[in-house]
Amino acid sequence: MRTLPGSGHLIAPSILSADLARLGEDVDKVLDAGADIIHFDVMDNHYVPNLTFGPALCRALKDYGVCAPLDVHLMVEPVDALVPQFAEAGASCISFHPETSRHPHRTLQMIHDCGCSAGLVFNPATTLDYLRHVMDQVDLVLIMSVNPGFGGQRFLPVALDKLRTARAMIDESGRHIRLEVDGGIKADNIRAAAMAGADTFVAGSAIFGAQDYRHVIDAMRAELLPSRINCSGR
Ligand SMILES: O=C(CO)[C@@H](O)[C@H](O)COP(=O)(O)O
Repeated sequence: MRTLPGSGHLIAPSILSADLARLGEDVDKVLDAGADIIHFDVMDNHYVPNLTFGPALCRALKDYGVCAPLDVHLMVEPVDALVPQFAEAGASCISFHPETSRHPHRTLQMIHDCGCSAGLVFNPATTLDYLRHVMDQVDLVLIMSVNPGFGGQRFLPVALDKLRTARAMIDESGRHIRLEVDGGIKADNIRAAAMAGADTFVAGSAIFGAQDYRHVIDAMRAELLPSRINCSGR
């Protein structure tokens, strides 16, 4: 099965804010600057009010030579038909919002059957109750710290409580499940997200909007040093 790196903090630049006219080069550049995985936002102008990328672009990045894991975040409804297409196109992890599937358990199973890791995504107003019923099927939990649809929005502090709750649920399950946060993440709030339990950090505008990607990623990693994070229970 294709997986995300197993341990440590992961920085996941979102290509939503990349230079789309030179995407392959920009992805190489951000990986050279120290990014761990690439976050790939798929929007359908139906579930969210924006339209982005399909499986062909995912395949194009792989064909271009991108070896880093592709972390595909589906913001589409209905979701099932796209799962095999993104798996075929080279996705490592495929995440979706539970309310976009009639049968989230079946969709998670389908993602695994396609050879990918599976993630479940929670909007600021989506209950984590879904998670209780599919904990054994999930490899990643993604907490949205903005409403999905656009890059460059402000981090919603309400996400911190949700991260703490999700972290407690994951720890209680005893399974290795990544806890990702996405939306408005910058060097000045990444530590708060980590202290609330996140271990995987999506950042679009903060990284791709900077002149020097390495400088931003290094600044984020400096905030994630164990000496800076004092989170009981982690
Ligand atoms: O999924 C989304 C938005 O829906 C995110 O992945 C954004 O692309 C993150 O961008 P920034 O908030 O970091 O600019």
